[in-house]
Amino acid sequence: ESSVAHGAVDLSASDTKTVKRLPQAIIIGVKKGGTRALLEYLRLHPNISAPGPEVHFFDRYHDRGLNWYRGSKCVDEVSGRFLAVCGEQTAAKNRRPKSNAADDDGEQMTIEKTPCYFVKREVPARIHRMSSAIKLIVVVRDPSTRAISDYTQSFSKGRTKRSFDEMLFHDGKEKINERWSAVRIGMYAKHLSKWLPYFPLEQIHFVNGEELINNPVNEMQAVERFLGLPSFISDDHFNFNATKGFPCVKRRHTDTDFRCLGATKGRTHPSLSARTLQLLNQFYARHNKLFYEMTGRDFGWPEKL
Ligand SMILES: Nc1ncnc2c1ncn2[C@@H]1O[C@H](COP(=O)(O)OS(=O)(=O)O)[C@@H](OP(=O)(O)O)[C@H]1O
Repeated sequence: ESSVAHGAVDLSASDTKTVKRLPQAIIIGVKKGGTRALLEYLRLHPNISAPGPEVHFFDRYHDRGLNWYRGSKCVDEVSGRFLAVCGEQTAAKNRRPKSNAADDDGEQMTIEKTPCYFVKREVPARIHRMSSAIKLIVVVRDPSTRAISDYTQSFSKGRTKRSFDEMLFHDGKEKINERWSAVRIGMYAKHLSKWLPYFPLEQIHFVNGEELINNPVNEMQAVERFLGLPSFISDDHFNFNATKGFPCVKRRHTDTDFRCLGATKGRTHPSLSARTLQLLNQFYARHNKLFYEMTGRDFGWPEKL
């Protein structure tokens, strides 16, 4: 309670019988960065409780109020129907054994992920109004790859029939369409600048999306430290599946199989011309540089494929 800033909502307001709480951390982005993988990896942790579906409280359902958010139902991404309760502490406790961490007796942390929050102007102020002490997590990934991933999703959902190049360039010329959302979302510095008036950088943790694929344990240990969780996630939880091309996870050590994310994660990307990739990388170079300066971290994009 003492950490709740003046004017903010008390995140631990629920009494011991009430199991639903507002989140203490939110994965706010970025779309196609690897947010599902991060959430599923975090759910391995016995101290984490998180709704599976995206909640969209701070963009779509804000007018329903915090009680809806606290106790609320989650919304199915596809049908828009309400699903199971969000943030139920006991669910995670019952599902898994507690960790052996001595100094943290199974304190549950509720988190949610809604990747579009990062790029929505109205969201930082709204989250800040709920809690100025909340921890924010952003999975970032080479914005060129992210754009291709975003396009691949739109194409596979039938939202566009046009090619990547047709979407990317204006009038068949080599001028990049900055207003195309697949391009705009990757201008990380621009979006981050909307959050910094509300939250200090120390409260925002950036997960390296490439490393989350190549070295998930390292990335997850950094997330555990950021969230103040006892160390739990280890090599034993992961297995790189060569067919899928991504890490798959073992939920309990008694499980015999490693489970991979579904078919909508890890789609085959279209192959683009070297020229298109070069122009895309050139376009992002200054945005990336600015982002590295703002965060004090060089993510090394464009990623070496
Ligand atoms: N373990 C594992 N399995 C499958 N996919 C993985 C994994 N880890 C990271 N990724 C990458 O996550 C990309 C999808 O990102 P998001 O989950 O953030 O997408 S979404 O915004 O929620 O739609 C997804 O993008 P695509 O490859 O374009 O499908 C993956 O590259």
